[in-house]
Amino acid sequence: MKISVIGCGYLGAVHAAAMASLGHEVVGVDVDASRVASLAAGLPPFYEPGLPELLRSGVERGALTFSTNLREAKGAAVHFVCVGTPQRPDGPGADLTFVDAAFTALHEIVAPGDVVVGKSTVPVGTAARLAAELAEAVPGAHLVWNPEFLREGFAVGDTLSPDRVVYGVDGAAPAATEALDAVYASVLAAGTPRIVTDFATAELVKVAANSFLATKISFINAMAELCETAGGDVVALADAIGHDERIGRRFLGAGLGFGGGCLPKDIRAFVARADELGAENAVAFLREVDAINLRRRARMVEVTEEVCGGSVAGRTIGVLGAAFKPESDDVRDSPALDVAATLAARGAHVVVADPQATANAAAVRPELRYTTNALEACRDADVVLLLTEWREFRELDPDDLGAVVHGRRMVDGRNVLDPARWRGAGWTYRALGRP
Ligand SMILES: NC(=O)c1ccc[n+]([C@@H]2O[C@H](COP(=O)([O-])OP(=O)(O)OC[C@H]3O[C@@H](n4cnc5c(N)ncnc54)[C@H](O)[C@@H]3O)[C@@H](O)[C@H]2O)c1
Ligand SMILES: O=c1ccn([C@@H]2O[C@H](COP(=O)(O)OP(=O)(O)O[C@H]3O[C@H](CO)[C@@H](O)[C@H](O)[C@H]3O)[C@@H](O)[C@H]2O)c(=O)[nH]1
Repeated sequence: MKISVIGCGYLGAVHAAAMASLGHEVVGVDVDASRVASLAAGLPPFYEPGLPELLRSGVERGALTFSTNLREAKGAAVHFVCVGTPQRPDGPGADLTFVDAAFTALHEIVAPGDVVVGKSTVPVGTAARLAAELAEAVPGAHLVWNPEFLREGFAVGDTLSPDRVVYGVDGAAPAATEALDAVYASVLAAGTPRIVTDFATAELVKVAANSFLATKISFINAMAELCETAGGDVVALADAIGHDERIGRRFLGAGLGFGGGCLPKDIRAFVARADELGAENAVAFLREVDAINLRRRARMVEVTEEVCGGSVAGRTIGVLGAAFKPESDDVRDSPALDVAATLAARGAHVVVADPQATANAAAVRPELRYTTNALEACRDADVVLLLTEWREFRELDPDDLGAVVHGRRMVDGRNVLDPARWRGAGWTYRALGRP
């Protein structure tokens, strides 16, 4: 089947390459010419494990092409919309500028019978509006809202073997459901659960899932705050409650909290949308989820100051991690970068190490110094902060690192190091939520 993917960022580029690997003829369209040039050459413009191979294979077979010209998408039976929905610059709600522009442009090339599939994360009510506009512009074209649940770092596997697929439909168009079933035929044949529902539910499923995940992280971080005052150990606490299968250990990783291009902006947009709908009380708790999360960053700065004897001014700090999480080069709302920038603003000499994210980090925080090498970042450091738990940072040897620093002081912002091992090697070890 001929398919188009509009918007080839972290979501769309993976989706396009994955759909080509399923045997479809795919054209990816993006307004960013340098991104298109890179993708067309078979080179991902960002770091995502597994994507280089998938992309190269699709491009080399001629099954996957990229263009800045939306007209190339003409003739596709299914058009996936994967453009960004960032936080608005002037408030907590979602910025729908890119979605609206993409749909308006699609009206010019979509034919009756085509199916437009929304994958971007949008406020509830958006799909119904876009469907009405599409029906008016192109009678006989259909809209399905098919939210995406992939995680960066696991995006290829999550796209080809999702936990579930969700179709939001307007109820009157079995042809639309059938077209999407044909696109995902091999995914569905593997037994992937498929939920067909209305537009509003499909939109809400997406933000509900992210809200739940964010709440789980903030719950354990709230427990970390209590552990800090009461003297408990949040890692042991998480292990203990996580053995209860109703709770589960995943997403109980206490530490610096969540960032990225999804969880923070999605919970804020959800609260903003609920307010607009007059249902502000329903998700008011998400404001506290956000607040708990941001307090972790402030606490990390505070602990670093304590370790430095009260002030970081003039201190040399080695920061391990810039990406919002390991296995990604994404620095959108990165807790690590936020903390590094705050410390630099307070007068510290900060050097940040990250295996993949230094270029993106330098673009948004040019005032910091960067390297891809942990030992280099920590040379002569008075204190080392572990802020993104890349495997190479988790596996650092306390003596190897101890040989390059000025003072053996470690603040583990992700609770991934063994305190006994580091203390045994003569380090002052501090963490969030642990004695
Ligand atoms: N990143 C993820 O892991 C992920 C996972 C699930 C859902 N989502 C959702 O998917 C959407 C996209 O997220 P992302 O992280 O890929 O964003 P992104 O910023 O990486 O990519 C968006 C892309 O859309 C392009 N674009 C903007 N306007 C366009 C237009 N009119 N026509 C063509 N291209 C256009 C941009 O140039 C950019 O390349 C968001 O709604 C996000 O919430 C993201
Ligand atoms: O126990 C945990 C787990 C995660 N995090 C942090 O939470 C953030 C988000 O992590 P993760 O959810 O793995 O990354 P994303 O790639 O942003 O994926 C989320 O956001 C996507 C975009 O909406 C969704 O598709 C995914 O299902 C959802 O997991 C990162 O900063 C992590 O460091 C923690 O602090 N503790």
